[in-house]
Amino acid sequence: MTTFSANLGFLWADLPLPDAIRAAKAAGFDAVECHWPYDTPAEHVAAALAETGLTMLGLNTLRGKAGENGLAALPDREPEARAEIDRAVDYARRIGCGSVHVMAGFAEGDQAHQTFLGNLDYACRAARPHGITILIEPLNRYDAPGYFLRTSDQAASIIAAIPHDNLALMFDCYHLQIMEGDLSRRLAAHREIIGHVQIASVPDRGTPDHGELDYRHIMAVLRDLGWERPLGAEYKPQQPTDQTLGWLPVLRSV
Ligand SMILES: O=C(O)C(=O)[C@@H](O)CO
Ligand SMILES: [Mg+2]
Repeated sequence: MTTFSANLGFLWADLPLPDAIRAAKAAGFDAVECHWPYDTPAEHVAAALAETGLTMLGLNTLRGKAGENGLAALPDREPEARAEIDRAVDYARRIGCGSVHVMAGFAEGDQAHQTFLGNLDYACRAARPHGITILIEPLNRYDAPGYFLRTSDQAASIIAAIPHDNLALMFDCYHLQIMEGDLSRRLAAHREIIGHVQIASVPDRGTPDHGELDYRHIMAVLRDLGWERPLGAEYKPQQPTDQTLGWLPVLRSV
């Protein structure tokens, strides 16, 4: 049976994070993940996770100044990028969270590529003692124009260049359908380096039961590939989240 993680960056985003965790539990999710939890003391999050029995699967590094979308590929910003990596790994460690998405930022060119490699090497070393995986995620050109990481092949070549086994691809079906399509073959081609899968409808980033992607098919592909971890529901609810969950029992029963 496919299981699902509620992305609390979008779902129940109006609630304090501990209450969002409780809401996800009450709605029947199997796990949670978030974007930027740092305004909430880690012990409050850890307590809500312990109370509900849910695991926080992932969180992001902070994006930087207003208008920025991560720092890790920005030349000459290594001290800040690495401080954010340290902050994220420490927070993840304190709440028992297994992965940290290191956000690349708006950049291009070889210097950005080299900077990203250096910062990812640093992140993998910082995360390893805590059993934490570092994730990198291609984002689509419409939501994040100018973002350094755009395709699954680019992510794969970066992962291949880093000599650590705790670096993986966040395969967000929403972004990669927009950028590349051909998702069944993309999932198979990159199966070995995928660390997490996220879902939402395309193109409107709504509930995963409509739009140009049929997630019943994607779920069958993932099952055939031996994928058994929760899929991250990272969609933007157009109504209060509790009123948008009709898709959950439907996809769960597939
Ligand atoms: O936008 C997404 O997709 C994410 O997963 C975020 O964590 C990064 O913006
Ligand atoms: Mg995503």
